[in-house]
Amino acid sequence: MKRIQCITAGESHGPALSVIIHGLPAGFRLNIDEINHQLSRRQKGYGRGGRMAIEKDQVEILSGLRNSMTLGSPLSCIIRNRDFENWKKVMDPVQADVSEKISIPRPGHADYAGMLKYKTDDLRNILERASARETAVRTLAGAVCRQFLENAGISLHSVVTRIGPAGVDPDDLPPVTEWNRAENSPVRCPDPKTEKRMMEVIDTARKEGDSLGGLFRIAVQNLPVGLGSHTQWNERLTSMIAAQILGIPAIRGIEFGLGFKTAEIPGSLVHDPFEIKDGNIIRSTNHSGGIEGGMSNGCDLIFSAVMKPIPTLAKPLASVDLKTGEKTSAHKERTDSCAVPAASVVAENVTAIPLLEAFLIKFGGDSWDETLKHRDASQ
Ligand SMILES: Cc1cc2nc3c(=O)[nH]c(=O)nc-3n(C[C@H](O)[C@H](O)[C@H](O)COP(=O)(O)O)c2cc1C
Ligand SMILES: C=C(O[C@@H]1CC(C(=O)O)=C[C@@H](OP(=O)(O)O)[C@H]1O)C(=O)O
Repeated sequence: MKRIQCITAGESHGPALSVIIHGLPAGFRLNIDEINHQLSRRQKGYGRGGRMAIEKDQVEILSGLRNSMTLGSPLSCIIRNRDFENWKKVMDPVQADVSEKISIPRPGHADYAGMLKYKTDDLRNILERASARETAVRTLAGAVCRQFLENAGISLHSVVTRIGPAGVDPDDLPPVTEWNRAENSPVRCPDPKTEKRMMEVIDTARKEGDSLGGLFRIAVQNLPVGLGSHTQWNERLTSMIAAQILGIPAIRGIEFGLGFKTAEIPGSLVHDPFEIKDGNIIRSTNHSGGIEGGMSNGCDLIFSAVMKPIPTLAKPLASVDLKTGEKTSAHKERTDSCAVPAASVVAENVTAIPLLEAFLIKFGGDSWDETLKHRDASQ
């Protein structure tokens, strides 16, 4: 069974981030500008800190591509960290100055557990890789997989539905076909009133040295029926997608369709009845979010995820210096106050990785033409 393997590497302030994607079909023309467009969407968003003004993420492809066509061999790519120039002294992979150690863990970050687990007295050794900077190359991998899906007529969309106390009820969201309104919104919210409120609550949090999390919603349209499988737990489309989404730092939960609300409502109001219209079987509702039994069922794939507030606080929480054992305030570096809009773009793109994988598992093929022929033959 063909699977897509995707492995990333890179420290946040090291020379570069890298990703290897293996399992892509041969003979597909990749659009490099389109990859860079997705990388630039991820860098935007109200509430980000100073780092995004330094970086201008651009993909460099090292292998797996010839004259823009995929070869079927591993696609390896890098994104250089412009900020490395400012951190070379402490982050050079061969000759860094490691004399100044950081020993005060930030509650909510990887610092404390990472230091104990990897037996280091310098939490820079943990925070550099725990940083969500990694999501730049995972977005890159998603942007590559997404191009195959779009070529097959499948489209991916995202909107932010809540930031801290400011939220829009999912029932009040415009239809997915109108979600592109959110592209012009600094918080990626399609509702102007909620957008204004979201920006206000981010401003307040920032002023108070605090941070905010929130919710975003992803929609995928035009998926063929039968991606994923009920026959094995890790082939369920739900589990394949959840693994990618929960792999985004600070994401604490995912719900498909009506999600956690289904706990409160009887089955008669949860499940989507079948109907016949003009000879076709249709659903009048899509509470399942487009997946039943771990398989896409022909409705839009809809899910939401929750992001916790950013752990590094300008007004730091209480912590303990692990070197001296004394009470103090958590380590503080430049930080975002809210990154929910960025996380929604990451999620939108990385969703393409398991979806392309499920597409290739179902239709097979070593070249993209062959995959599409198999798809057409199965319809
Ligand atoms: C796009 C994005 C940007 C983030 N920016 C920051 C940041 O500036 N400061 C910070 O402390 N955490 C930031 N985070 C969250 C941390 O990376 C994350 O909370 C940390 O790695 C601990 O992992 P966990 O929250 O999954 O437990 C960001 C997350 C995402 C997705
Ligand atoms: C670099 C990115 O996000 C970073 C994620 C992050 C963290 O701790 O997760 C901390 C911040 O890094 P820095 O200390 O360099 O400002 C964010 O800017 C990015 O999204 O590309």
